[in-house]
Amino acid sequence: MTTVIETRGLTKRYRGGQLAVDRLDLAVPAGTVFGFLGPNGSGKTTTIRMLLGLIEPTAGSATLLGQRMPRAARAVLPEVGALIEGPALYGYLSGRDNLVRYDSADPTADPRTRRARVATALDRVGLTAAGSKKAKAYSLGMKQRLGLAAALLRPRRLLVLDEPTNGLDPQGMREIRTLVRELAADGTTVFLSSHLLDEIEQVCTHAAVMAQGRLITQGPVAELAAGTRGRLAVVTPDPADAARVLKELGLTGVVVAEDKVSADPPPPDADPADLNAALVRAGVRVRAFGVERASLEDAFVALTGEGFDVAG
Ligand SMILES: Nc1ncnc2c1ncn2[C@@H]1O[C@H](COP(=O)(O)OP(=O)(O)OP(=O)(O)O)[C@@H](O)[C@H]1O
Repeated sequence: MTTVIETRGLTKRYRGGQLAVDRLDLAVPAGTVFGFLGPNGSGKTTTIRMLLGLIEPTAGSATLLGQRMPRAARAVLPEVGALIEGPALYGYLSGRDNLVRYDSADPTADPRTRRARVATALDRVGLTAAGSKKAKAYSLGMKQRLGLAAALLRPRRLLVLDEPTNGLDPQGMREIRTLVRELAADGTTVFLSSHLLDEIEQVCTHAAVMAQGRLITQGPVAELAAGTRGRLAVVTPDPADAARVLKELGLTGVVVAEDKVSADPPPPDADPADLNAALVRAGVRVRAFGVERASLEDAFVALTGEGFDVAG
């Protein structure tokens, strides 16, 4: 399997002294939708800037499509579509004319086929009907889609998207996610950063998890959570009693939601059968009892010992 992004010991310390990325070893296999997950401030944008050759690493190396960055930027970047920190658009131009501008800025783009390329890109992101509208009249979601269209004006082997759904409403988020899946189905490798765990679980085949500039884990999404115990869940007509007993048994994070009581994963030495027996002994009527499948969030908490929403 070839890797389209590879970093070794990649490190960035900003001038003020902030260590934003700390000895990162990342390997993104070709053909994946690769989620780059981490709370705000964990170093995702800094990493992406180094990958694209926009800033120099303090130490370590980054290769993109097999070539060293930033040295190979001129050769490699034409094959990489990027959307970082919202697209730069001319508000007074229509969406279509914004794309014409982008296309004209590409010296390798044939002007004779420009109109057709722009039309195809607009169509790809579902903006054909809104193509003549001024960009300043676009919603945030439409602006993101126009940015994606710009990244798709020529065939790309890799798309790098920094928080593509940030600030979008649920409908806008769904549209971008659907688009990402379609692009991946066409064979483009997509590397997308996000601070949303469920987004990564929904669209990504693989993920790397960052916290405070360091890589916590990476691999297929299905495997990341596999080594982690899930939450304990009890369905009962006596939820208040069940919650009390679970707390007395030393379980943490006890949450009651109607007839379901859940708790943080029990410690490895606690046999779920004993917990169930203790509930029944205390007179709690148990309808269902089990350990749920671990989510990526459970894995993150287990790996870092922290909640996911920590700021770096
Ligand atoms: N230009 C800069 N100069 C100094 N420090 C910076 C600079 N850019 C980012 N940082 C710091 O580096 C750390 C990592 O920031 P970065 O933007 O890479 O994280 P992130 O994971 O992309 O977060 P977010 O999702 O909030 O963008 C943060 O502590 C941030 O304050």
